[in-house]
Amino acid sequence: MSDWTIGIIGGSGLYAMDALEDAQWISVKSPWGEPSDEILCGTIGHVRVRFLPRHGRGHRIAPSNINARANIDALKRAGCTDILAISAVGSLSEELPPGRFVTVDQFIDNTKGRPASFYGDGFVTHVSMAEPVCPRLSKHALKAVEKAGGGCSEGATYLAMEGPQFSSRAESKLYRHWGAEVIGMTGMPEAKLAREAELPYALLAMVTDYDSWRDDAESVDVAEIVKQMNANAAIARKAVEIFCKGLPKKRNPSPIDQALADAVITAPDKHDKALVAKLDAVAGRLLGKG
Ligand SMILES: CSC[C@H]1O[C@H](OP(=O)(O)O)[C@H](O)[C@@H]1O
Ligand SMILES: Nc1ncnc2[nH]cnc12
Repeated sequence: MSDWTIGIIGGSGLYAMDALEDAQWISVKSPWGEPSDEILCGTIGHVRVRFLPRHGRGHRIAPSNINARANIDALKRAGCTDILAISAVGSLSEELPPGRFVTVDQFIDNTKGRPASFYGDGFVTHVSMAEPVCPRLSKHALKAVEKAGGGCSEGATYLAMEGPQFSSRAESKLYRHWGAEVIGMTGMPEAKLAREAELPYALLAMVTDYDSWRDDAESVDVAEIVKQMNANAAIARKAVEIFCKGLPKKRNPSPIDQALADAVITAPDKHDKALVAKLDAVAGRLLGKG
């Protein structure tokens, strides 16, 4: 085995992974509540893999109710060094037609009221989100999609909306004006929480529809999305396999492994002990528990 442990967060249409060897669903307890499901633990080539379906098997959990804190904490407890997340997205750009993949490199967080941080009173922490994804993982994911036979564009701004309803035509057009290129309901706060847990994170987006900004076209619906998701799922699965098998044996450190360095501002004598106890995994390196 190499020293990579890759967490795969499966989005809509991706609820299990056949490519894992010696695979076993394992329950991981988190002080942040219930993760979306058990974690499928196994290996692909020389890489340990921990697969978590974001909506749970059978797509039980609505986007607003995904416990992203528990999911990221559980993946960290399961030993993950890095996370590759997969998401179905609507396109806000003519250049990103349904069927295309794209690596997300920026986010606009328009979600409302989701718990978006592990930290707070008694352990106030401010990490940088200027560059929200890991470029090393993103580049590797793009190449893996191409090797799997898919078309993949490099870099898109992802608008995270609350949902569960799709956007109105006016909202869809507004998000385009904001510079967003794809839209989904789950990328945030997931990406923020991965950064707070010092986990390099990349988001591979699968374009399923054109959202609702094109005046002369039908508006988006779930049937269209599911059809496109099913058409893309095989490439996404193959890409994950190629992604893992193509990683170098040695994992060089990433600056994101130390994202919490200088991020905690609360004086040590003012730490909230109950909160610190819950941070044993996500801030384990900083707290000397890693
Ligand atoms: C099934 S359509 C809307 C649904 O699909 C996306 O999920 P995910 O990001 O987990 O692939 C979107 O964010 C919505 O949750
Ligand atoms: N158009 C869309 N809006 C929000 N989430 C989506 N997921 C897939 N397509 C979407």
